[in-house]
Amino acid sequence: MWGAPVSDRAKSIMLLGGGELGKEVIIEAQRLGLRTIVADRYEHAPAMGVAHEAYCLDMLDEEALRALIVRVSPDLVVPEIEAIATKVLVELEQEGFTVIPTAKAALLTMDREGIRRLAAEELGLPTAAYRFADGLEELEAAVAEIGVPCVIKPLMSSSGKGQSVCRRQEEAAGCWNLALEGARAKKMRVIVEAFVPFTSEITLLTVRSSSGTVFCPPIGHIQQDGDYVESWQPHPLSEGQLREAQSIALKITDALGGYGLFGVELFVTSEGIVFSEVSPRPHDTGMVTMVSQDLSEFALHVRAILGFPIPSVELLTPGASATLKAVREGEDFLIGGMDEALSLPRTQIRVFGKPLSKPGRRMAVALSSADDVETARSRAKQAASLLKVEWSN
Ligand SMILES: Nc1ncnc2c1ncn2[C@@H]1O[C@H](COP(=O)(O)OP(=O)(O)OP(=O)(O)O)[C@@H](O)[C@H]1O
Ligand SMILES: NCC(=O)N[C@@H]1O[C@H](COP(=O)([O-])[O-])[C@@H](O)[C@H]1O
Ligand SMILES: [Mg+2]
Repeated sequence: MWGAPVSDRAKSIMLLGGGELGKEVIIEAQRLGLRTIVADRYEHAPAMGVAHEAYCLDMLDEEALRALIVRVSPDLVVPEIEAIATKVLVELEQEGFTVIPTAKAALLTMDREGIRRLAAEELGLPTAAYRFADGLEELEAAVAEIGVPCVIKPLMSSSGKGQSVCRRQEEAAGCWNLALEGARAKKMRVIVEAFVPFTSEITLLTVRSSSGTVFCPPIGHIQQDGDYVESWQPHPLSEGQLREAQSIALKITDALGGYGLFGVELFVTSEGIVFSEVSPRPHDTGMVTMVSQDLSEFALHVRAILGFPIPSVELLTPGASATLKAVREGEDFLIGGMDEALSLPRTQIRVFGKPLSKPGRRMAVALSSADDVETARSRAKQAASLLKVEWSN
């Protein structure tokens, strides 16, 4: 039970991070009459445009983050990105704040080391072989131990930033420099992972709610340079593969705890399912659920974190998503090609409304459905290819 969004009896959620995923979370929260607050590192972040209140701050600044959360005092603190001063969230949780799904989940998934050690060393889940390195010398030793090809990633980064594949021992120095450029944190430590020869990769959206855990049908996806470009649902798996995937997802999400939706990233290999990582929040590849499911991943997240039951999730139709990325930096761009893209059947577009384009930055997504996944994929890809970030000069 709660009152009007601006009343004293309102229920409020505060998102830490206000990108394209947060924007949809806010819209779903608005639909249930919540008071919505967004914080992010820059002004006019997508979710800010649809929220009641917005704040701009460096979310890695412990003091600033603590002061803001205490001042706003929301009913639910909902991390939307990894790069947050999670130590503050742990303290605030102890002081009585509710952090979604839990402060521990935010802390462990903030850097790749926390979640990897939990998954591989505590839970015994299958993962790629890995090492950590704090400098170039350690990195070279780690690459020699793991062997090539291997994947090198800053501990704190997302959407593939700073990530590279090292194919020869001599490439290690170049990979270190790339990681330095892409890392969001000042402290630099990387993970070196053996390259997993997967046949496909999936996201298993897993929802923990007051009525238990439910799984969405698997989402298949394709990544380029560590960032997703295309996703589709359902992705076909054998009964055995699905059981294995769900068992891994259940173990990791039970260990993180709390209510909410998780994106469990898994590699499908000829030897079995391999755990990659998990987001304790909606996942970029899950944007497809806006057209394919009765409840999108955003609706599911909001419903779960409010403590409501989720007895089932229904796939209404096969669906697909494909992204539009910018190639240039600047504010003076136009998103074009919408007429053409929207001429395709069963196709929608979400333009995120980011105020600044940057090379590789995701600016919009095309969503299509069809009677089969292949048709949905080709429609979404075609729609995305018709969209353009245009410049007048
Ligand atoms: N060990 C690996 N072997 C093979 N491919 C890998 C490996 N690690 C990462 N990749 C590829 O790079 C992609 C991105 O990796 P990862 O999910 O770890 O990065 P990320 O920056 O956290 O991305 P996001 O934030 O989008 O989830 C994976 O989806 C996969 O395609
Ligand atoms: N893979 C994680 C992911 O997709 N996160 C989404 O991207 C935003 C950051 O985008 P930006 O870097 O363009 O500001 C985040 O706020 C979140 O919505
Ligand atoms: Mg990932």
